[in-house]
Amino acid sequence: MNDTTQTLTEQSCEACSWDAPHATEAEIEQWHAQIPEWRIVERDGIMQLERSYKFRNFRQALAFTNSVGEIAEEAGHHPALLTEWGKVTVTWWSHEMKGLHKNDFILAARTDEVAS
Ligand SMILES: C[C@H](O)[C@H](O)[C@H]1CNC2=NC(N)=NC(=O)C2=N1
Repeated sequence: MNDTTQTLTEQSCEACSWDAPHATEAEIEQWHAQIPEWRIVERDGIMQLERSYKFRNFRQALAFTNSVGEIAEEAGHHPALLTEWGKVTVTWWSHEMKGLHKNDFILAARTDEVAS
């Protein structure tokens, strides 16, 4: 199946490289529509995907943090994670290419699966 029919979570990540193509505006619009709870932010000129999740306490926040860490390790693509009492903020972007790549949308979708 090509990527227009597969959902983001069904697709696999590509290896990160400095010269990988940045997601185009059209791609960002197409993929962001599948994960509308995520906000697109720009920090130091780098576009990023970010979402905060609420939990009942720190232990649950920590467990979620570790689960996201597992999917990151499995994919070889890693987020920034801010773990607080009752809240985790997850930020995805492609470090080497300093921007958004399809990998970031795939892993944001997988992050939502871990949270559910
Ligand atoms: C050597 C290692 O595979 C690379 O540094 C990977 C690790 N995880 C990564 N994660 C993210 N988000 N972006 C990268 O460019 C990246 N590169």
